[in-house]
Amino acid sequence: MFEPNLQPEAILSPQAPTIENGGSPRYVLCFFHDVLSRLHQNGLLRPVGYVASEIGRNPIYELQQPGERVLVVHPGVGAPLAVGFLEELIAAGGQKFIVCGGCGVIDRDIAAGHLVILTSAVRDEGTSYHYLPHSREAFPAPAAVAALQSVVEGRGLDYRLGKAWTTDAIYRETIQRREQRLADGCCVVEMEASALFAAAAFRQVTLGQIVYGGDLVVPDGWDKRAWHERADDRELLFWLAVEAVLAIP
Ligand SMILES: O=P(O)(O)O[C@H]1O[C@H](CO)[C@@H](O)[C@H]1O
Ligand SMILES: O=c1cc[nH]c(=O)[nH]1
Repeated sequence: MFEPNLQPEAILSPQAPTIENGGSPRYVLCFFHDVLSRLHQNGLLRPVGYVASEIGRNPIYELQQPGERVLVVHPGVGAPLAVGFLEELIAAGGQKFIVCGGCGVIDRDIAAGHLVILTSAVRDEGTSYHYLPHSREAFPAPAAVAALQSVVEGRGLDYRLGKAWTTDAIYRETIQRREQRLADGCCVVEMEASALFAAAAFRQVTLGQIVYGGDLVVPDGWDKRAWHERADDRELLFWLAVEAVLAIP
């Protein structure tokens, strides 16, 4: 990493997207485009705005359920894009965020579909260093972790607390690097958590993340474990995230 980049004010500030009836403090950032499309088709998600990048628009959906308003967005893959969108949603009034996604599994004990509530993430990406001083790990908000735990436990679901290895380079998950991250205490690998944690801490908003065990990343080879096809796990995670974001005080 280069020198720290910690001056509070930047030259370019995030602009709030236009959202029908204004923004909301509560957001679910859901990485599962298939779940979002299905819920949209079923009328459970209604588009009320969008965030945009050069790869197109990501709708901001309003969840169609009674009670406090929850907005739902696909945050884009990879730390820079996900943090850019997070910044814009914070600019639009977002204060409480639950992220749900998938991950690779580096600890063989985690079965496909197993739930992991993240309690920290190793910063093997570049984005977080523009938000927090250099350190090995970034942390979610304790209130978000507690909300996730109470929702998952309330449903009687099996889960574990765990540390993620956040990487920028999905095709550079080497045997050596995996060993290092296991020694760091990581059990899963994904591409956004430490950056989202760092940006949320910098902006003083509450953010936590739940993932489910996907493909197996082990020295004897990669096992896809059909991780993108686990429709039930993916939709379950979405609804857990909705409940949890509403449970954050
Ligand atoms: O299912 P999601 O959360 O996207 O998880 C993982 O999958 C993507 C890589 O294919 C990255 O976004 C990584 O974090
Ligand atoms: O970052 C990721 C996500 C899924 N699977 C991986 O191996 N790495």
